Amino acid sequence: KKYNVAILGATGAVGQEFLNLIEERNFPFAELKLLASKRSAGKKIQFMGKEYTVEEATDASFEGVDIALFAGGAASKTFAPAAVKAGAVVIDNSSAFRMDPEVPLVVPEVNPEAIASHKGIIANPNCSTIIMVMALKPLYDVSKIKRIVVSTYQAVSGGGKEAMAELEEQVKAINEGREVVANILPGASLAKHYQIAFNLIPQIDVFKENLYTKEEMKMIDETKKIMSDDSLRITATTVRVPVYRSHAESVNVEFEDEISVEKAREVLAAFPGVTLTDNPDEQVYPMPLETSGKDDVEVGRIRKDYSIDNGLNFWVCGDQIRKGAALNALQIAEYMIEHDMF
Ligand SMILES: O=C(O)C/C=C/c1cccc(C(=O)O)c1C(=O)O
Repeated sequence: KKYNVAILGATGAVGQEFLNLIEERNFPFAELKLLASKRSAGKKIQFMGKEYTVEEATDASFEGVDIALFAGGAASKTFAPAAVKAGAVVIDNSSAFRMDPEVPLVVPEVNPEAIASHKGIIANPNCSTIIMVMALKPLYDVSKIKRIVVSTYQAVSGGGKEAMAELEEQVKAINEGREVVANILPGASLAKHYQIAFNLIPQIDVFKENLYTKEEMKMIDETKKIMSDDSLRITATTVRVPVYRSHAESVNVEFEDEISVEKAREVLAAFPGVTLTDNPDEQVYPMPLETSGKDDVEVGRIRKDYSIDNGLNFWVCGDQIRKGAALNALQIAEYMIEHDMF
């Protein structure tokens, strides 16, 4: 069976990755509609030997669509109701519906059982959350997690194509002795912008009343929902780093019972979508340059946290645009096809 697919936000980094993955994974599509804002409408995209014209998204765009892949951003809230009304299943990469109790928040390797309760919309978690829970799930299945402390090192790709271009331009300007300009990071709509080249910016998205950023609160709130455990104690610090495409995260976990490093390595290596990259004797550990463009998240630097009972530290890297966004969303659609849920 083939499915009529629409991609909303087809011209951005995540939209482009949807197209790469649909081709690479031979996703069974019949019709393909590329939708974007008025600004991008009319753009021609060559895909699998055919030329597609990007259309401006309207409520009517979703007639006859079976699967609507939303790349993210504000358009999701605008068009999700019309897409659902038209009978499409919306897999949304934005945060618009993630915490809605009626909307499953899904990483297919972690909580696929949540998909069945959807009422037309399935939410794709925040990229940093996806990458972290891919490592947490196999460990949680061995011993219940009590507390998580995570610090992230997030690629500029999370800020979109413009942020990637800004890093590239800043490095060139520095090498050529020109003025360094910052207009995008830590966020285009924020009042102040800072150089990211050779720098670290401890702000991703806006600050909330509790002095955490929205990105940090997403990791905290979304992880509890995905793991179905509101008793989880989590704190997060999310930082923008001068890396192009992969996020990296330092994770400290306190379990109810002790898990040995050997046991942790065993269950992580066996978990689908995770590659164990952990051999200190050979200086082997995950690095963003290595995980970019790959499907799996990579876990390493696994070691006991001797400062608490039943603690482990580990390091996880994953491609933010791939498993952090487009791949996870497409895998949700693939799971639904495999389990005849359309
Ligand atoms: O900046 C990053 O590394 C991740 C950014 C995610 C993001 C950026 C803009 C809007 C959203 C949003 O949909 O809220 C999101 C998200 O949480 O997926």
